[in-house]
Amino acid sequence: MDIVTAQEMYEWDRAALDAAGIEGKMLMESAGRAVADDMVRHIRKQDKVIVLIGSGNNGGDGFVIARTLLNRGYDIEAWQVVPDEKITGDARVHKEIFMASGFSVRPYSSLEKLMQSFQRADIIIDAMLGIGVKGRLRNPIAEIVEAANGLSVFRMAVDLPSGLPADEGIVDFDAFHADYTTVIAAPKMSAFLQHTRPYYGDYRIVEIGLPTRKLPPVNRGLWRKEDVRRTLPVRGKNSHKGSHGKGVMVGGSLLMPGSIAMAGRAALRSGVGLLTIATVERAISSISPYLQEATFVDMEEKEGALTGQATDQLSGYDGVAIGMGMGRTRGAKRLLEAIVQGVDAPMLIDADGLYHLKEILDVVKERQSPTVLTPHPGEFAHLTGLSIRDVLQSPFSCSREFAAKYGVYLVLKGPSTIITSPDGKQRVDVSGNAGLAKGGSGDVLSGILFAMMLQTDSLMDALGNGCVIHGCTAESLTEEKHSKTDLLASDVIEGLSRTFRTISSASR
Ligand SMILES: NC(=O)C1=CN([C@@H]2O[C@H](COP(=O)(O)OP(=O)(O)OC[C@H]3O[C@@H](n4cnc5c(N)ncnc54)[C@H](OP(=O)(O)O)[C@@H]3O)[C@@H](O)[C@H]2O)[C@@H](O)CC1
Ligand SMILES: Nc1ncnc2c1ncn2[C@@H]1O[C@H](COP(=O)(O)OP(=O)(O)O)[C@@H](O)[C@H]1O
Ligand SMILES: [K+]
Repeated sequence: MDIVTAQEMYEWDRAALDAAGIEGKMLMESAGRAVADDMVRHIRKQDKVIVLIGSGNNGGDGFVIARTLLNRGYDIEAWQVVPDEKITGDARVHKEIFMASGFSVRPYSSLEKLMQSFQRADIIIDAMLGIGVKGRLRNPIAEIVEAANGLSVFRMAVDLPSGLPADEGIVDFDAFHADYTTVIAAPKMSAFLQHTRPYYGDYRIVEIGLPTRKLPPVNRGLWRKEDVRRTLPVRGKNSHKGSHGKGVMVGGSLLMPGSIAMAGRAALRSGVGLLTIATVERAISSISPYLQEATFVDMEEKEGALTGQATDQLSGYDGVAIGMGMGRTRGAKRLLEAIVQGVDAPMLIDADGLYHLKEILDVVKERQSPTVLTPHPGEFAHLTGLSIRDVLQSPFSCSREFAAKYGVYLVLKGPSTIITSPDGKQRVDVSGNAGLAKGGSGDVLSGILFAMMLQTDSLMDALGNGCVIHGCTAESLTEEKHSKTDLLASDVIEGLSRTFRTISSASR
């Protein structure tokens, strides 16, 4: 499922006409009907529904929606919130069909009058503005939105809430606060940003008859359970442990043995063939009870943390994961640099590894084997020198620029996790919930991702699959067994069994 910017959506619209001869008014009819079909799931016959109609094509959709619902006997009051001369093009066509069908529309004259209707309403449908919004809301839409947001009605939006930008990087806006949004054709970027996501409420995407084979490709999409089902490698009947990857994890310290223990256990539960933990000798006895299946190598230590430049013990592996519980000492930094430079294998770098990485990004750039970085927004801000605010406002472009500049795969974690390849492809995982907002979740994710990396040739599939498996495990645990409050990262590790059993018959 593609994720689009406003401009990409307009390009699709044009391709529908140019390549397949689908005229705008046809598309508007099918969009409006698809939205109405979706919205009726939330509307009862006795509900009083107000449809607010604006000047552009979003308003045109509003006329189709209002007509469709009136034809089906719903109690609809349509309000045109802009002067009549503003209704042009396809929207004008659908206004005329609406009127010719025997329905009437109320012209907006004052907020007071509209408020009288609002007071009796159960549901407000916002078809005032869609992807064509520019700048802050102007009156009368601004005052209507403010009034609607203050009411205790069910608010539904068409395509996206009026006033909300479709794209990233815009923070100066006021918007309709929807409880539910029916998104047309493809989710817009703003559905995945922390500062804009809440305005959508729950949302669903409806198909409107765009000619999918003729649309210009978009390099950005959602990665979901069905994608995992499709791409998760089959564990062949005749496979052996070597077929599923031989990995080494470098990290842990005397006072922080838990991170690598969790990452290691998550990797084991995610099917890695052979796992070695490279850590300080004095931490091995506390880590090993959780990782009976793993082997250990002890690394040089200084004051309980990893140090030195020796990497010979780390050769011969299919992949390296580094950073979990490694600490932020100068010794750890030296070791990281030696490994990043000297070990030629796919490498995942997380947590304390990312802290040290900032000063050696040019070394990362020179690596021959793929490098995967898994920062949360704070770690990514540290790596890039941007503020966390900037990262959260424009995570798609910040990720893409960084991944291209340093030739890395980037997993920018959060409620919407954005995965970017060096050549700019992006996948978004929205699975998981706030039960994961706890220390340790990132370690578990690293372990799963590392195991996935070792079991497939497609790194983007591995990363998408690992994120979805992590998030879906948290979801099923909080549906059945745990609350979001008590869920622990270690519960997620044990919950992986069920996810792998059920997510794909291929992995049984
Ligand atoms: N594939 C597609 O593309 C399809 C698109 N479809 C639908 O079309 C929608 C996009 O339609 P669109 O391009 O006409 O833009 P839209 O959001 O209706 O707004 C334009 C109007 O808003 C006004 N306006 C702008 N900023 C404002 C502000 N701050 N405050 C107040 N007013 C402001 C501006 O007025 P002006 O500045 O010109 O006076 C202009 O008249 C899309 O979201 C979807 O619903 C589907 O029907 C089918 C397939
Ligand atoms: N509210 C949330 N909804 C969905 N996923 C979340 C949420 N909060 C955190 N996560 C996920 O939990 C993990 C947290 O990772 P991270 O911040 O590195 O944790 P830590 O370093 O404390 O282990 C990431 O995979 C992130 O996507
Ligand atoms: K809208």
